[in-house]
Amino acid sequence: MSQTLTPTIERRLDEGLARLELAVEPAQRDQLLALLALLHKWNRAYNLTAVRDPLAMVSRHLLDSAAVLPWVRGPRLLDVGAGPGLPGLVLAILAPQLEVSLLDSNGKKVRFQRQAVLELGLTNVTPVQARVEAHRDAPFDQLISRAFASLADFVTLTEGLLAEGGEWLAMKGPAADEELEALPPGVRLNARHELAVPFDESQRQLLILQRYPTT
Ligand SMILES: C[S@@+](CC[C@H](N)C(=O)[O-])C[C@H]1O[C@@H](n2cnc3c(N)ncnc32)[C@H](O)[C@@H]1O
Repeated sequence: MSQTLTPTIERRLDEGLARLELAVEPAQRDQLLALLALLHKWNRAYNLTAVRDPLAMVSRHLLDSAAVLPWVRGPRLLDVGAGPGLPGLVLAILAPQLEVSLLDSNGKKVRFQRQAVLELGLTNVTPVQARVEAHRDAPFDQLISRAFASLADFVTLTEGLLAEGGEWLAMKGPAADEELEALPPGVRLNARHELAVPFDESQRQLLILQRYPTT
């Protein structure tokens, strides 16, 4: 077991998952802890995230990502601008039935994603190094992003990657109203969910966007 993982960190993860009412198997808990240890280890050299303290990573990364699980149905999910695999890796661990692609243009981040997939033994994750505007793939049922771009850019850059009837899931802070006003025609807000992220005081929300017919 990694030196990163103290009993305090493990307790915080357990309590956080319980507060989110997520039933997690011991093997999935081990994978979440292994991801945390790997993030902490690689962060020193690769600068993957500004959050340096592993205890803070539990809420800011693991629990924040896990909080959107009730709205993730996949089965094909693309995490756009996934960085070190957030939220995509956490969702892939918690919902093994998902087929998750992690997209990022940054080589170091995708190298980390590949290492995490290998070390955690994940068979439902595909890391991809590409700029989203150049990426072509079969359509995805859901596209998710956290801290990637404005809503308008997220939607415009990924329009061709979303299946008919699919959804954009945007994880945002409290101030998204102006961004919603700038949505392109033919796309609307379908649902907004406040996210109660354990041990995190900041306001978080999930915005679910869909296409609608304009004629
Ligand atoms: C602020 S980070 C967020 C990472 C992760 N989603 C998180 O919440 O920790 C934004 C990521 O988007 C990636 N990115 C920015 N523009 C991109 C583009 N056009 N195509 C693919 N990835 C892009 C960056 O390399 C970076 O890793």
